[in-house]
Amino acid sequence: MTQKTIAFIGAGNMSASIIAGLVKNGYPADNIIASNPSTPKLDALSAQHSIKTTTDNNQAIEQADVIILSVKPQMMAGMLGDLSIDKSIFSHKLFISIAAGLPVSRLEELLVTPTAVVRTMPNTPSLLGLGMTGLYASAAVSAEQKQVAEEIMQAVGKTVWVEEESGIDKITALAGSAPAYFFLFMEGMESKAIELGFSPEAAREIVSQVATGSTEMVRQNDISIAQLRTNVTSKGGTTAAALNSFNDSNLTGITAKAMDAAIARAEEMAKTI
Ligand SMILES: NC(=O)C1=CN([C@@H]2O[C@H](COP(=O)(O)OP(=O)(O)OC[C@H]3O[C@@H](n4cnc5c(N)ncnc54)[C@H](O)[C@@H]3O)[C@@H](O)[C@H]2O)C=CC1
Ligand SMILES: O=C(O)[C@@H]1CCC=N1
Repeated sequence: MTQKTIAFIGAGNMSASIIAGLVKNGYPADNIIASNPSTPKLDALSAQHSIKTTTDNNQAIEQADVIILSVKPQMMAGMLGDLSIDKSIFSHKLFISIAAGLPVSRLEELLVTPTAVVRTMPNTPSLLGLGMTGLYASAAVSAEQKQVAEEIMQAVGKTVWVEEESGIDKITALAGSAPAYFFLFMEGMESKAIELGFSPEAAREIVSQVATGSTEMVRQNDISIAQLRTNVTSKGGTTAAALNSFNDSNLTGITAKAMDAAIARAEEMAKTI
């Protein structure tokens, strides 16, 4: 794998997840630098992973071959506008954006110099090496740069390239935002378990074990997810009663509607940032 120096601009949740995944996968900590305006997050990253840190984005970008733009989408224009380094050096570097809803064309405009930009959409399970990242490269990105971006994201999980940039918004709904859907469902089960009299610890443990077991059954079998569900569901039994209740509330429709809302929000953000 590439041993390029990677700078994370913005040391928040998603950067912390990718950094942890990279270091866990053996990426040299000396080749990772994180930049953030305040120090507590930097101190935690440096203590946990022995990476380099700075509060100066210019310094981080100057040192790096690959720059991962990890600030909130609404902060990107301000952050890039505040840079005081000579932007002509950007043409020798690879920029990877993880920002939701921010089109490559807007990033290119903000970077001023013609620059290779790969737009990606990772998710927080990257922390455990279980990430799922969508990638999109504009025409300006070389095959070698595509490989570098892919290798970095593959160090923290699985990757999928999308041909059209709109595919990134779809991956956002399907993977970037999706851990939160599962957490919401698990939270619902956890609170019901507590209401039923289980201790908070037991409720968490049970929900976690059921989720892990169910996920592993999907991963370790070629059986369709629908068939796995059917295998649990005895005719006239308890599961059927629960699933009928979900179906009465149109859970499948609710899920599709929620994913459409995520895509619509990404498209809306693209118009305003
Ligand atoms: N959290 C998630 O699950 C995912 C987030 N993303 C994207 O990742 C990006 C970051 O999101 P999070 O990590 O969740 O946000 P966050 O708020 O945890 O992290 C953003 C960090 O940027 C820092 N920051 C603000 N202004 C800055 C500046 N001028 N220079 C350098 N750093 C600055 C903040 O202090 C903060 O530490 C967003 O663009 C989001 O769309 C993408 C996929 C998943
Ligand atoms: O909620 C968001 O906008 C970001 C993008 C995907 C996950 N978090």
